[in-house]
Amino acid sequence: IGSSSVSVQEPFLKVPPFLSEARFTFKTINARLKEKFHEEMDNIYHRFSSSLKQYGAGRKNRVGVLLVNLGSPDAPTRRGLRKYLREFLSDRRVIEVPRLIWKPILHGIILPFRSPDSAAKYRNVWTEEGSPLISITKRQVARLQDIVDRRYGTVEGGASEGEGEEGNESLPIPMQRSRVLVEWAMRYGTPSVAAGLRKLREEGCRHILVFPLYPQTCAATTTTVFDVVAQELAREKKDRKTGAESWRMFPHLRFVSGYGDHPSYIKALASRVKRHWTKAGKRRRLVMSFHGIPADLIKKGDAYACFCSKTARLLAEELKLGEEEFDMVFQSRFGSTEWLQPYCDERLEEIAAEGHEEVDVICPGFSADCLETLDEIQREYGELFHQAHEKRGTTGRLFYIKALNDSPEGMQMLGDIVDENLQGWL
Ligand SMILES: C=CC1=C(C)c2cc3[nH]c(cc4nc(cc5[nH]c(cc1n2)c(C)c5CCC(=O)O)C(CCC(=O)O)=C4C)c(C)c3C=C
Ligand SMILES: [Fe+2]
Repeated sequence: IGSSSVSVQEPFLKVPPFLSEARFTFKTINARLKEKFHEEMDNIYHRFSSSLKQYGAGRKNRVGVLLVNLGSPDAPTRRGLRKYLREFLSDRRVIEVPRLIWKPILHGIILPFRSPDSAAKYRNVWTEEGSPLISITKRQVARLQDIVDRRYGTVEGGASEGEGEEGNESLPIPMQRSRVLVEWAMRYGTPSVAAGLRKLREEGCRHILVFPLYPQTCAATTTTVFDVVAQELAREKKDRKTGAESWRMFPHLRFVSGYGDHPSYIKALASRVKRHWTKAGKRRRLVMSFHGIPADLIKKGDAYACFCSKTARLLAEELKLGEEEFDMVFQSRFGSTEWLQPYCDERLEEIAAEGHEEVDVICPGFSADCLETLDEIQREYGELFHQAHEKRGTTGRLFYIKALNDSPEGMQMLGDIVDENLQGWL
């Protein structure tokens, strides 16, 4: 087919030139109007909505992940402990005793007498970076940020001023920001959950995943984190201390409520144990110790003990341990009421009496090493086991297997759970 045979088809209905021009003009006016409208809206927003800055206006939508753990005192001192214990033990999710009875006990007995004792215990584990729980959480956040950056990349958003080339200092430079931003907060002490949520809001995170780092859910762990999330989001007035606006624009919100039976968690724990066995040899007994809660809370409907049993059973299965090769026990008793049993210290004494000279202990209820694992289990119960043997004229040794902390297997697990919970958001 030669080019000469190609003819341009005339339209059946020809638009008269004045109409086509009018259409062009209309289109232009329309576009201009739209542009003007958006400009105006921007102006209106900027002029009248002081809260817009909070939502990261003008930046691409980002996803925030807030890792939350229990929290530590600011310093291992009597004063530091008083402040920390007052906040912690005033939480109705932790102490379910009527306020009228509890307040005089807390202020008259617990705070004056427990604070110096607890401060001494904290000093045993305190490091140059502060409390182990806090420093490990910070490392977990940094590593998780690397993981999500590799998986989800960055977005261009906001601009930094004055960092341009020489002579161009005032030119704004577009900044690359993580698409998924990881922040951290502590349920008691600092930084608070409210501060963490506000930080994510200011960074333009319209989607927020709250991830309490408690493998087993109960009122005193995950539920109380939800309480403070809800309190912050439901706040109707400006925060008096910081001036933070209320949450008029509600974020898309997700919440991890325990992960003690998650396959990645069980795998991570098992690999931690196996690594310990390869390095230090395998003992005939593995004790799995969980933080206890008052026994009567189970009657109130808290399924915490069942969640602990499930973690223990799944870990034993993964490690192919028989019934007689592992124990599930509870530690960190507080007060004089009955807590979940068997108690860790009593069981360790029995194990010594049964003739086991060495024992491995892991704490699958703690995502990071802290006072309860390093001081109570490793130091105090290490000595207790040793002394229980000494009384019998034998030598005993307790091997504490560290928490997952920011280990590669631990971080892989956190990454997997975050991934699962961000489905559909990215
Ligand atoms: C892992 C889950 C936890 C549960 C369940 C829990 C319940 C609970 N705890 C107390 C009292 C205290 N706990 C303390 C320390 C502490 N508790 C957890 C975790 C759980 N608590 C952690 C990770 C820590 C260590 C924090 C750190 O900074 O390293 C303390 C403070 C220390 C002390 O004085 O012993 C108290 C007190 C109660 C009453 C409770 C009830 C359900
Ligand atoms: Fe506790």
